[in-house]
Amino acid sequence: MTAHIIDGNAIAAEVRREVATGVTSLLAAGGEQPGLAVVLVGNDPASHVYVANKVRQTDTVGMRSFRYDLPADVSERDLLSLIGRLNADDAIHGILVQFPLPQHIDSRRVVATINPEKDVDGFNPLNVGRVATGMMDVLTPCTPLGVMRLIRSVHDDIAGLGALVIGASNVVGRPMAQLLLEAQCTVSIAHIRTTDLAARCRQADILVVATGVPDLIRGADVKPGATVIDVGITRVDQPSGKSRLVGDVIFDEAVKVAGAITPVPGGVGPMTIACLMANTLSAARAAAARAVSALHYVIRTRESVGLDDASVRNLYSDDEYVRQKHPRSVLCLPVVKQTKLVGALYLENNLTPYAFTPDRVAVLEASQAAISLENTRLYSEVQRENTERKRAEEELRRSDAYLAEAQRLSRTGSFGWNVATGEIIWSDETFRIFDYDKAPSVTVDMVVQRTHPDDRAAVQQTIDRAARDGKDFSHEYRLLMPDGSVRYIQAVAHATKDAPRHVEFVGAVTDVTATRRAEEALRQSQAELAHVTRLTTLGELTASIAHEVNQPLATIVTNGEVCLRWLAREVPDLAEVREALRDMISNGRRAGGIIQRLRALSKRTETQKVGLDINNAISEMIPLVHQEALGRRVSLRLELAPALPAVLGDRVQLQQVIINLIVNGIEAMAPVTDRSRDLVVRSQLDDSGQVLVAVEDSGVGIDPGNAKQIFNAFFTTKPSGMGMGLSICRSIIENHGGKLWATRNAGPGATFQFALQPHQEPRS
Ligand SMILES: Nc1nc2c(c(=O)[nH]1)N[C@@H](CN(C=O)c1ccc(C(=O)N[C@@H](CCC(=O)O)C(=O)O)cc1)CN2
Repeated sequence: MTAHIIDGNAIAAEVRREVATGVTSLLAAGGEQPGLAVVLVGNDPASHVYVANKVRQTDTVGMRSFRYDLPADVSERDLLSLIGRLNADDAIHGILVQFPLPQHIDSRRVVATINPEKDVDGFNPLNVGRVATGMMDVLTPCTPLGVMRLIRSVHDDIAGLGALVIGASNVVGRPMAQLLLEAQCTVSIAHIRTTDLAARCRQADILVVATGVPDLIRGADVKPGATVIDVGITRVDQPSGKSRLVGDVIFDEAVKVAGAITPVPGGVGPMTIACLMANTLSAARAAAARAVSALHYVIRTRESVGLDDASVRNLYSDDEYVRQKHPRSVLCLPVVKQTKLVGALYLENNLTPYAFTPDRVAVLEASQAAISLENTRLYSEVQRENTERKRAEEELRRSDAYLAEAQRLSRTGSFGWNVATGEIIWSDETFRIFDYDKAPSVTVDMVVQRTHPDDRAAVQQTIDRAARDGKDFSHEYRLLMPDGSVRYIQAVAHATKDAPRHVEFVGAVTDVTATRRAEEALRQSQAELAHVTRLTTLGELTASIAHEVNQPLATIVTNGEVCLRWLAREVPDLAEVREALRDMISNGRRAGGIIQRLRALSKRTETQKVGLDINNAISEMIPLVHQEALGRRVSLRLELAPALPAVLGDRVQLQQVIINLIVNGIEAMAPVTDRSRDLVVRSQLDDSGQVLVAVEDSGVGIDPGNAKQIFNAFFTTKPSGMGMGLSICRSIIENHGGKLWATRNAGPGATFQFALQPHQEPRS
């Protein structure tokens, strides 16, 4: 009688069919497609074949396979890091690292790293321990699992049978013994060093041989009728040069004694991969079971879960909550905001199934969608506002920078002053102008302190008035800087009122020091030039003036001689002498007056404006030009209006203008031979109340082509003239706030005239 040959290939196919069905049910129950990751390190040819088979069978049963081929020299760290990533990947339910691994990799560390829940090889110490403690609903090593299935194919019940496992490896022998023990066999473990191995074998109802030693067990070692499972697979070379697979049992002998026996190949081997498929399905189911909570499922997948009748067994039946509360209808929806899951909406009804009709679900989903849309709109609005705000801030920052630069360049700072609160804000440039370190608060006192002592009272007055009246103000004053230098400041401010007593000033302070210094320098130059031109004019008049002085001196001398003669008479004529002496004094005074005026004109003095009688100023100049006019046969006439108001002016400067206009007039008449040479100096009050002085001649007049240039500096029609006279006259008059101009007469000649405001005496 020969033994029943257990067909591993057929049973493995059966297992695969069962797995495929299980996968379909899992998917139908809302579970995820099981995924198996197979990691192959190196180039072992047999391992390549096994891995290829594993991948192929995984796909065949409807599961997903993920294959990772690593080089033989991959570091243990990289391998462990890959396992870490696979552990974390929800799409992968089973992880398998093909053995053997290269020497440099610690296999124990590798199996220990695999997540026990994904350890479809069952090699992780936690799973090994669970099996050893009789926990059978855990992942169990594939080969022993396959062996048990083969045994069960020939035994309905093996409880009480004697089982001998030869080989104590972690992969087969030890877990094999645990499974047989769990099936209530009387289990012994032997190995190749066991002394009475044959005798022990002969007692075993079930003999599992897993030593890797070909032909270790002979037919005589087998208990008649026993079930022999040959796990060993060794490729041995044949004398023909070919190789063949052999097991640990001499099949041809044992098949004659045993009740049932597995062949090699075609026995245990195929079961290993089939059980790997079964383990992967178990792992996926366990994962689904862990996610049995509808809430967890929704959170993980962001998909809605609806249970029309939760009392009917479903994917979530094992959920602790469902088991305790027995809801009839359940609806759970994800709450998503900006593509992020922010929560879940869980609704249940404990009274009736089908409580959540598709209409109601649609409304809820629509509300959720509406909320999401609204959130999206709000979010994009906030984004847009943020972008706009950032752009506005950037523009503001840039414009602030431009303003600061412009303030620096123009030396103009800005300020704000809230009168009620006393708060003052200065720009950086204002701090620079006042030479204070930047400070969070500014006070009026800081302004007053920095003001030049001579200007302080006026500045304080301006500030007080501004605070009281709340009106715009403009004030120029000086600062006395810490280094003793003086700065000229022009402050202007505009008042804004948003309530009767709430006045705020916005203003600017400009450092006008450079301008004031330039103006001063210009004034100095003009004064010097005026002085030079004055001397030049007087120089031109030297002969006439000398004659004018000489005349009274000659008269004095003549009178002196006459006096001497009258005194030398026997009876001196004292009355005549007295008369002559009076005449001498008068002439002496006349000459002295001319000299005095000459000295005044030739002196270089600072401008001194006083209230003066313009007629008097004109009259004083006549003696200086009188002789010149006579010499040039010019009739000089004065038409001075009486009782003119005084003008505010510098006597010397105004007399310079008068003498200049007279000399110009005399010179303009030099070429005139066909008519009288008349020069009239006139003063009057014009219609607008201004004091007008006009010098009218009957000379050659003004060439229309030159009319616009005659007051320009360096313009002259005289061959030896410097061309500064009229230009300086105009600037003198303008410095007095007046106006100088020239007109052509209706008849021959021209009239040069200037107008000055009458002097208002300050009220005491
Ligand atoms: N990580 C693992 N590595 C290895 C295991 C394992 O279970 N997990 N077992 C063996 C190799 N192995 C599966 O990986 C395996 C061995 C043999 C067979 C098989 O079908 N054998 C056939 C003969 C095949 C042939 O012609 O070579 C048979 O016995 O009929 C499948 C899988 C070591 N590594």
